[in-house]
Amino acid sequence: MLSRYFLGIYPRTLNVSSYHKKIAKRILHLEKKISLLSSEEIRKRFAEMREAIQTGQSAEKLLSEGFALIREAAWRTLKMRHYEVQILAGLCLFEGAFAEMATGEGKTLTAVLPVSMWALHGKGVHVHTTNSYLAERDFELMLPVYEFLGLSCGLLRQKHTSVEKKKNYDCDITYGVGSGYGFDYMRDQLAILNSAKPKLGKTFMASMHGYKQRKAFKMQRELAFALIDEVDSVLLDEARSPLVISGAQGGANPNAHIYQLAEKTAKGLVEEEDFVIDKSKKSIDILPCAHEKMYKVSPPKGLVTPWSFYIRQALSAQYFFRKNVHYMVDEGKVVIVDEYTGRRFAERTWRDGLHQAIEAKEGLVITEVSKSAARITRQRYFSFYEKIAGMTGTAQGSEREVWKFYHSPVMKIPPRKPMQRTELLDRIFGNLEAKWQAVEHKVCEVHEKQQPLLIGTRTIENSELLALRLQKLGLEVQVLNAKQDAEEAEIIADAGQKGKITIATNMAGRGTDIKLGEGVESLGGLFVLGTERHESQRVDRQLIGRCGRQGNVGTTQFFISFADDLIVQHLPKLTARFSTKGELPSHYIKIFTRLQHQLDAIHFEQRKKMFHFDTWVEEVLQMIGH
Ligand SMILES: Nc1ncnc2c1ncn2[C@@H]1O[C@H](COP(=O)(O)OP(=O)(O)OP(=O)(O)O)[C@@H](O)[C@H]1O
Repeated sequence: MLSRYFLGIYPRTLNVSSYHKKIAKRILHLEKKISLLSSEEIRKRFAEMREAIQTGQSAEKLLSEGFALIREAAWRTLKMRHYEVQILAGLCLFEGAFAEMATGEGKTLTAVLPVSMWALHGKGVHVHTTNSYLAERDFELMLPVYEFLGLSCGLLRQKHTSVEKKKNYDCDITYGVGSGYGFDYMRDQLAILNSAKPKLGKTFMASMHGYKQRKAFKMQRELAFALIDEVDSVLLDEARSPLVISGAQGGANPNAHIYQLAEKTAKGLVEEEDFVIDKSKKSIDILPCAHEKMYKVSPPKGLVTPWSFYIRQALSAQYFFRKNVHYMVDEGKVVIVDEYTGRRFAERTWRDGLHQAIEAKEGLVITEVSKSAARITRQRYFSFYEKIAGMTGTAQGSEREVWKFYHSPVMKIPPRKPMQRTELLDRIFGNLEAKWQAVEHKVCEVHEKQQPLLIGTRTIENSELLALRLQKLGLEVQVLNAKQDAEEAEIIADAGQKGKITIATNMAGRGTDIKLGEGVESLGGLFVLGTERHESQRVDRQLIGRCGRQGNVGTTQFFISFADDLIVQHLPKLTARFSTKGELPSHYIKIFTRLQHQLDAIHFEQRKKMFHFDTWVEEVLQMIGH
């Protein structure tokens, strides 16, 4: 099977093999025998397996029995027994494949199978999730199974000290946010580097002696196994930017006045007359005729960075970065909002003075520019693991990339029950007002029969705008965006109840399990209404995947317009052309899908370049002996 890959032939997605099906049947068959064992006997047998694997027996040989024991443990603790398709997915994951399981098929429970089996090696297993809400939820849900089997399991929290983190890393299994593992890896590397620094005032030999005795404090052990949930988000969407650790930062910036002056000067410049902008490339060209206006203000003397650079950043802050879209202001600070997940990017800042330019635009205290102390791409970080596997509902179209960077095949896992979701054709409008009016109309129509609605918006701004419009119509709505992240669990728990209207940014995308309330199934299940298409089709599919889970009924429909950000940014001519039009025929959707494909290809190129650059830097450092 894999030889096809080596020959350079990339099949779209592989189906599970008859070999996998045979083992799955054997595991199902073992249920009868294992259900007769007492809990103590199960634990004992699992401990014997641990001993056997750690003394050299191959885990593959114990796979069927191991999976059957884990399955029984899940049943006794959670009253959930892995279905056959979940066992198949577990087998693929155990081998290090990427499993594509439709949204709602139960990836959280499936993960327990390969994770527990890997944990028997005693080297530590890292479970990567896309955000802290899911890390905590999955950890709490699955902890009883691990405890039942005698495995230790820890959760990494952002506020943990390095000692607390180490304790969790020393567990058999560790749950945490994907990027957190990469940051901790870099922190460990910095600690090793710092401990190797000769101390001032000592002779070189004396300080090296000190170094030998002073072993660096490392949080992580050797990287062994990683299971990545929502693998396409981590390895594809987020992988476009490297993980960067900033040096000491946080104080007030002594050069604040420069950013404030640049902001004021930039405001005096006129688009097309003094500068031209390219929204799709996010670039700004300052024209020579702007020179006089730029220097009229007499910029501060002795600047290391050219004055025009500050002006360009101030213009970028004004034209490309919008409050409640790209960032929000919280307690006097600019907080970046992740466009893929709709969540806060805590502790992260934009580089090269852009963050300060945005602070100046918002009239906030200007913070110090952070200097990067360490940097790594996700692709490189994952290459340090002995084995990685991943799960997602939306890997389609990325098989080639997954193979290129991670040498893992994508395996398609069939759904347990036939899909019962109805996906209605998109409704397309020329301008925003026409779109919002149609959305209001549809919401009223669906709400009238008490069917619960989940309305997806791309930005915080739009979630608030729509909430206001619906409230004016006398409808009660609940909003979930980065501003309400503390109440997330309650909002989601409520969203599937009769008559509920929930407006959410991408936060209610990946991983969110909306349980249907009583009587909702007969009303048609959850109605998911999208109000914009995202740059990546995979993000759209994640929103769609909030309904029609586990064979439930559900309906989805998108209401989009030529004035949506996606088109304004990349095809602005079309925005102008259709601005006076109301509803358009549905075949116009081709324009949107073609654009999404093109953007996917561009993003792939960006990731490839970044990966090659990273590899090149590493090679140079090795050559010069670092
Ligand atoms: N074997 C099982 N028995 C009973 N219920 C199950 C089983 N597996 C999963 N479920 C239920 O199915 C629902 C969906 O599970 P889960 O949220 O893990 O799906 P998912 O595949 O991760 O979805 P998404 O792709 O949206 O992240 C949950 O309510 C879960 O409790």
